[in-house]
Amino acid sequence: MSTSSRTPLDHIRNFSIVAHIDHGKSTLADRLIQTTGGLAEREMSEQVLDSMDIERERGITIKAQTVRLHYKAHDGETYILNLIDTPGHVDFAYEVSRSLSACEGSLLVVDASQGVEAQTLANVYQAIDNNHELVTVLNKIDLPAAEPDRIKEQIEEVIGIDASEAVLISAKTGLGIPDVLEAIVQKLPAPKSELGEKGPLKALLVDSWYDTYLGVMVLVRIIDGVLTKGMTIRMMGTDAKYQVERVGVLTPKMVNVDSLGPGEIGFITASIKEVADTRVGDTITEDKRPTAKALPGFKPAQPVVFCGLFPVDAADFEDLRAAMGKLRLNDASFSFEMESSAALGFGFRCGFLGLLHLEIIQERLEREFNLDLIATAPSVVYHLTMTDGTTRELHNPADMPDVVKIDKIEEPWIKATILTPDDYLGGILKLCQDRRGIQTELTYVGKRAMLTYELPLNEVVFDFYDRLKSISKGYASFDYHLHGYREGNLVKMSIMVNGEPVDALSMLVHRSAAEKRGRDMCEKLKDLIPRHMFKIPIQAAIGGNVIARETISAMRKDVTAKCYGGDATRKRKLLEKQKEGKKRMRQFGKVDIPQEAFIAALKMKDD
Ligand SMILES: Nc1nc2c(ncn2[C@@H]2O[C@H](COP(=O)(O)OP(=O)(O)OP(=O)(O)O)[C@@H](O)[C@H]2O)c(=O)[nH]1
Repeated sequence: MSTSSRTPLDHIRNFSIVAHIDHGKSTLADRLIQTTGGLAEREMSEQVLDSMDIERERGITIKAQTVRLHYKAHDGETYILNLIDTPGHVDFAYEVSRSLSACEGSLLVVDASQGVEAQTLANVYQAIDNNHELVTVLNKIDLPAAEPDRIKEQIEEVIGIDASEAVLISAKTGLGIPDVLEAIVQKLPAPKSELGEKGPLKALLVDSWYDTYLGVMVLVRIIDGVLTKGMTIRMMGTDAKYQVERVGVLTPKMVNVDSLGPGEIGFITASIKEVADTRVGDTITEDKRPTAKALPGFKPAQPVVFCGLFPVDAADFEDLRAAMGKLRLNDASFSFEMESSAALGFGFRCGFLGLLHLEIIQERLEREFNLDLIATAPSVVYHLTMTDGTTRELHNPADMPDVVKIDKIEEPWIKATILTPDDYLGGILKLCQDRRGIQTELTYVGKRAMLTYELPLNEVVFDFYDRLKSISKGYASFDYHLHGYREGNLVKMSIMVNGEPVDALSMLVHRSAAEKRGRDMCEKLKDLIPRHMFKIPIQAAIGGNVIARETISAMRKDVTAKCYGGDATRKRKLLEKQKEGKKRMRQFGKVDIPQEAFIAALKMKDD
């Protein structure tokens, strides 16, 4: 495709799709690609979808959803529609906001049988913050449970936007898709460029990913000027220079072009070694004729949650390192560094953008790389002010300095939005209250309650989300964003098994909750750790003070033969291990603790 005659700005529309999970964003995107591709070149559509399937198998669908579509509108003109995909989850809020700032409008997709959910709200407000015009789309109207009129009212009431002209569609059957395309052209604004093609290059780094064949690919949105092949560019945030090797667009197949001009979205490659060298939100300019001012709002992604990941089998350490390196190739926001733990041996301290991010990485390591892992309690990043006035960040409770040297500890707080059917409100209020939450709002959306709470992230990282889902039988939806740091009365609680501290179980807790948490933990460990040939005391302590204690009594001789894990029968244990494969056990001093004990011990009780 040639770009020698540049598409005028008023024939371009850049948009994203905002929706709650499962409301049909991917299905709609596929339909838009299929409909427009199919119209232009019939036989190409199959290939397009095929190439996407391969990408899907490789697990890079996210990137493939950023596409350039050609659409012939009712006015007879052909428009370029650039669909920019946004990550669907709150953990990636900053990436979402950058993607949104690369476009002028959004399709707000709401499931016509479900209505507005917590993520709908969070995402739509972000779009509004980015000055987006919105086209409201009610999806799944093929479902008997669809109530488009009621949902329209709900959207007007809850979000406060006009939904009278909402487009009714079924992404599944294809119904209404042409109306969506027409609405994009009619209702969403064209991009603007102050300095136009002649200005110095100013482009937004929207996203980057690693392609096996092409290396690091960078998705850009041109604001001013022209980005051409062979040009030497500069990343203003990192001050790194690169020569552009390839310029292209995704249709969703990669198509090379000579250049990209104002308002356009495309990708470049430039011998960039790692995704980590590219920062989402950075400004790209031409090295020899730079733009006067970088785009506002650039900030590198900051890990919010940390946890230690250790191989169950110490021999897997190098494999774990290699696997993490591979994942990081495509995910610059995941960080890891080597850590050694007295109890768990060698492993890595890892940083994540949030809980879901942590779960995704952990699951991928276990599933795709076939690793057995022990994860320590997730910890948030605390800000410590020392008595000498210096400040430092604490990522690992095990590294907590001596309390007499600490002046104050600050912890991150979040602002959470929860939408729930009325029936479960009581249970959810109690959950939030138990987790030190401060209620800021309670309103009704039809029969559903909308709650906003301020909560310490420390209380959410354990199993808040699981608890919320179980209390509401899966009906409540939840969304959050970071809301700053506040001082807290926090103490480090250590757990000792048979007199040995188990560093992987130490945690910072609020003083008011310490005793209960300590007691729960000891009780749980008592049930989870198998009996040994001797008595095992389990203690929770703050500093030198034991705040809770349980004892596992010694096992009686006659049952030894049936029991797993007695230390007197090492040889047999080894044989068993070989026979049954890797048992997830860890030895602490003389005591074996099964891995399930770690996970289970970290889940809290709320009753
Ligand atoms: N009946 C019906 N089902 C639909 C329609 N659109 C999507 N679905 C189904 O709804 C489910 C979720 O659709 P997706 O497109 O994966 O939703 P999404 O919002 O992209 O979800 P994530 O990718 O998980 O964020 C899938 O099982 C789809 O087949 C529709 O118009 N009608």
